[in-house]
Amino acid sequence: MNRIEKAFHSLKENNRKAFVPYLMAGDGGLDQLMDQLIFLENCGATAIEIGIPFSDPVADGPAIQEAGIRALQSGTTLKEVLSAIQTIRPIVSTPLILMTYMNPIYAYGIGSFIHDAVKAGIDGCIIPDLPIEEEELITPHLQDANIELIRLVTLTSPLERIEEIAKKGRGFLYAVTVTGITGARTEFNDSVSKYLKDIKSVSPIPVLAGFGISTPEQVIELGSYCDGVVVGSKIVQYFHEKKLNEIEHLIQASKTADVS
Ligand SMILES: O=P(O)(O)OC[C@@H](O)[C@@H](O)c1c[nH]c2ccccc12
Repeated sequence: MNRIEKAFHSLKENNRKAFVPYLMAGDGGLDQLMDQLIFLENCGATAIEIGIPFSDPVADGPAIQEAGIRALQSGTTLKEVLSAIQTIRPIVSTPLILMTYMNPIYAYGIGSFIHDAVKAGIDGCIIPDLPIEEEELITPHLQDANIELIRLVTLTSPLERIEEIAKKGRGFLYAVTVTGITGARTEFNDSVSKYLKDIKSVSPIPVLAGFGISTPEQVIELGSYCDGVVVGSKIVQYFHEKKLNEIEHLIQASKTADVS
């Protein structure tokens, strides 16, 4: 079992929903990363998604785009992020998931990327612009390295395709809850609850809802249809504004969620 599977195992034993926060590596300076990860671990994050800043983040809305620009302006590179994580790894035991577009991996070289990701103790990768038809490029390497590819499904994916994707995966399945880019939403489409329940019914692995979730109420509601949630833009915003207690509230909400 890798760290992600272990984390979900222990959630189940403790009757809890998952909460996976996303942060942008290098936003506020890469020297902040260690404190940010320790803080999220202490709040009780199930796993932490670490974003790699990229100049062309096609799936991201304004909050994460701006965080990416700040991180790039402070000189953050994928190499430095991996080496920072390697230093931090002995202190942080929470599963760490890298979220990067394919381009930075290509530029790095797939072999070197996997090598350095293993050294850093990375447990999973989210690569949003890598469709399953193309994933063979990297999945054999990830598998050898015991790094999970966390796959995304969306509101527009037919259920047969969702099932096909779910069955390929280990770790968890990421169910995107909006049609569009990342960023806080005040409302979700009425079809989201059925969408998440349908995915749960075909997925052999845990299902997490993500995109648009920004309040404790939404953490509880969206989490009630599946195994938990991912929150990005709001966490990024709160780190930027140094409102750490708001981050704690969001994570705390997942602990009060009813598990049935
Ligand atoms: O920011 P939001 O709306 O809370 O969505 C999660 C999200 O930020 C994180 O998982 C993420 C950030 N960038 C991505 C790109 C693709 C898929 C997922 C992501």
